[in-house]
Amino acid sequence: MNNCGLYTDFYEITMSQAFFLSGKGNSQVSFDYFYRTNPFGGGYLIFAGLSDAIELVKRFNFSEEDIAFLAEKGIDSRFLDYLRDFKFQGDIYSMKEGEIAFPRVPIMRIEGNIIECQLIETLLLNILNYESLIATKTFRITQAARGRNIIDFGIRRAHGTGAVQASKAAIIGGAVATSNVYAAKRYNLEVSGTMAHSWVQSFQDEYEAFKVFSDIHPDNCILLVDTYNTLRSGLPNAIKLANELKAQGRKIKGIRLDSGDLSYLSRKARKMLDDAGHQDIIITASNQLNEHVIKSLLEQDARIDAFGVGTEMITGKPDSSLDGVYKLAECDGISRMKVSENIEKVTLPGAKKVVRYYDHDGMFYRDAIVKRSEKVEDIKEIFHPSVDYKKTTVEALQSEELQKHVMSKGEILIDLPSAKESHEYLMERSKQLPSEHYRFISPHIYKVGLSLKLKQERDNFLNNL
Ligand SMILES: Nc1ncnc2c1ncn2[C@@H]1O[C@H](COP(=O)(O)OP(=O)(O)OP(=O)(O)O)[C@@H](O)[C@H]1O
Ligand SMILES: O=P(O)(O)OC[C@H]1O[C@H](OP(=O)(O)OP(=O)(O)O)[C@H](O)[C@@H]1O
Ligand SMILES: O=C(O)c1cccnc1
Repeated sequence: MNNCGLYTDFYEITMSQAFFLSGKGNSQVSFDYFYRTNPFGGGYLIFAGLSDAIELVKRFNFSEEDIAFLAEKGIDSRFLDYLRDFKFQGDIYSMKEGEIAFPRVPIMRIEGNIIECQLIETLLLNILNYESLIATKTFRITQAARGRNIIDFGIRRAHGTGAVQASKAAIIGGAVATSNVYAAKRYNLEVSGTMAHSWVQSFQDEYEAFKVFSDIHPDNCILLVDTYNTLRSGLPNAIKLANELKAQGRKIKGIRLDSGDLSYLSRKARKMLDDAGHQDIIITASNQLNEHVIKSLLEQDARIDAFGVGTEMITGKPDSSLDGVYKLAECDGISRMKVSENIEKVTLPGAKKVVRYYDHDGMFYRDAIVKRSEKVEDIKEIFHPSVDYKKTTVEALQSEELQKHVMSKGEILIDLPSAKESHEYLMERSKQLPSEHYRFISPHIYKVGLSLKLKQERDNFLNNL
């Protein structure tokens, strides 16, 4: 997408036209991007999508064809003249890609005039919600795999070309390679591939299929052993070939199990390979895997070295979407709130920033949402968002502001991280999140507080409604 101005909801354009024609277009605003519910019943979110989103914001403009299309849809010619030269010239403050984030804590703050900030809403939500969901799912899968490699097999089951960003997000979350060649080239990711049943089926004889493949791919030969019968045919044929290759000083890299009881079959396969002197041949497995199946397999002492994961990881099953939202917090210096019957949906007023406090061991202790104008050193206590008497002293703790200035007046201020760099950052951060937050069942809830000033401002606002 070169000019991606049309990659938006139509209401962003109709609202922006109305801001422009009603003379509100120069209002200066602050928006927050945050989410409300941890996906997968987990205890956190892995934030991903920053690099892609920032690049697309830079390209958020309109070609003559786009302008003509909008003219056909009834957009006023005076606003079209404005859009012709449109370029986002605001500021963005964001958590780093790979950061571990929590519900209701603003991940990103977007500031500028109301038209430019409104126009990019849909684009940001589209990219950030999707990549964060898939990075989080992948990270959960890697946690279950306890250090064994996860390979992304998802492109065929992904939601259309969303697979491009999803495969990248999977690498941020911890997959070591992807089968998605397009994403691998575009984002410089490790690419990986074994063989399908069609290869084996295309030969009269399974052994012959294995042999021809190993001759053509001597360094990267992972044999799919379940086309006919894993233990009675696939494994014996793989071992026969491995024995012959060994005599020539060559070897196969591994086998892949793709059906049946993966725990039982992997243990049997390991024994057969080991007994034949092939301790170095790895066992990989696939077939509708997810974090729960992988956890269970390892609890059953499955002897699997690497997992290929497709459908469940690339679609973020069973959640399908992250509920990330983009909410106006301030307009022309005046704080704004969205009030709702549902307390979860009441937003916090005014331009804000986020402070993370660390305990004496350097572990995450609390996040605080504070007013943008506050000095962190002046904050002594933070307050529970809804229970008045609950507060915590943070005065003596190490702290860090999490939203970094990534875009100034439309110019990118940082080197956009690669997927690998964001993954490395995630690895560092994951050591600082106490282990109870990783539980799949009833994970510990990470505590988030408000500064006194922010809490008072919100309470005054609500009391004066
Ligand atoms: N030992 C195991 N413990 C828990 N889950 C397993 C175990 N072995 C396999 N699974 C999972 O059980 C499910 C089996 O699905 P299914 O019955 O469709 O597979 P299959 O019949 O073996 O293979 P296919 O239909 O592809 O030939 C998959 O999600 C697989 O990952
Ligand atoms: O199971 P997933 O996690 O989605 O991983 C991708 C699946 O894609 C391939 O199968 P294929 O497309 O040939 O289908 P099948 O094995 O389900 O018949 C591969 O053998 C995996 O089983
Ligand atoms: O490389 C593989 O084995 C692979 C890739 C995509 C889907 N299933 C398997």
